[in-house]
Amino acid sequence: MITVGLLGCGNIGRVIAAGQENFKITAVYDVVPARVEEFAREFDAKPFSDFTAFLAEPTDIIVEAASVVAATEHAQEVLESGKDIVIMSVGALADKEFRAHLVATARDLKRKIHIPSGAVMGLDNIRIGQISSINKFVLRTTKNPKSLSREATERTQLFSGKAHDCVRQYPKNTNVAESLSIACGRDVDVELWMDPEEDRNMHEIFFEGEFGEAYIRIRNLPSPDNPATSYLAALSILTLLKNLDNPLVIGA
Ligand SMILES: NC(=O)C1=CN([C@@H]2O[C@H](COP(=O)(O)OP(=O)(O)OC[C@H]3O[C@@H](n4cnc5c(N)ncnc54)[C@H](OP(=O)(O)O)[C@@H]3O)[C@@H](O)[C@H]2O)C=CC1
Ligand SMILES: O=C([O-])CC(=O)C(=O)O
Repeated sequence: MITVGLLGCGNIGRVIAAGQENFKITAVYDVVPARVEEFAREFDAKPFSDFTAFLAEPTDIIVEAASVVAATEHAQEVLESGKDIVIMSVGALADKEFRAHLVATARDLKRKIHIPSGAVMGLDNIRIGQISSINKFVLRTTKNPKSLSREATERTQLFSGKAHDCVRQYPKNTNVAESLSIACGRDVDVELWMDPEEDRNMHEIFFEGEFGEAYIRIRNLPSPDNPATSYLAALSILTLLKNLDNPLVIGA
């Protein structure tokens, strides 16, 4: 049985906990002490309000499902403690120096940094961007204003530019932009729209290169507990955890 330390007892944390089978969340940590206690009681885990004590608890892997700030603050010490990490708040890796340092630490200590597919599809073969030429890569994300904690009466563009700037400005909504950038090996172009007529979290990917061209459109249902986060993102990390001990590895 794989033992998991969960950093972040929110929406995604709850979906993971409800789906435990071949892994067990044994330790939990969050900035909100009451949330940790309640979560620990409900899912039979040990609650922690101190991160150092949480990390010292024997677990095989730490799953970050909290925030870009949490991933930035804690990923390095998780690896240095000798544990693998799953990073959901991928926006933390938009800082290239930070990412390079993290990857170097993982390589030195023979540890893994897992990045779930999250709220998009296609990360597997988008990795061909690392070995063959790409002429165009655009992510167009459209969400209901509520998912962005805003109000609007008409379709409005909030951002146009590079992924690393977008996720810096919208860290709760555009982690996928950084995942796509890491997968294809370049800082992708991003458009972020809010649309009061759209009730889904929609991600459209336009990808052209030596291989040909692709258009992927994902129309995600928002999570009931957090409309900023697509339910697919929670299912994705749960699938990753269920496959950690599977010798059959599928995808590029
Ligand atoms: N990679 C991807 O494709 C996707 C990534 N995400 C990201 O996944 C993460 C989790 O999402 P979700 O579960 O919906 O978010 P929630 O806000 O529902 O849950 C996150 C929990 O972590 C807590 N938290 C925040 N910062 C810290 C910190 N520094 N230390 C400890 N606990 C902290 C939050 O507390 P509080 O409420 O006080 O902030 C909250 O309890 C988010 O960063 C989200 O943006 C989401 C969708 C797709
Ligand atoms: O869940 C989504 O649709 C995307 C998201 O919030 C993110 O990438 O941070």
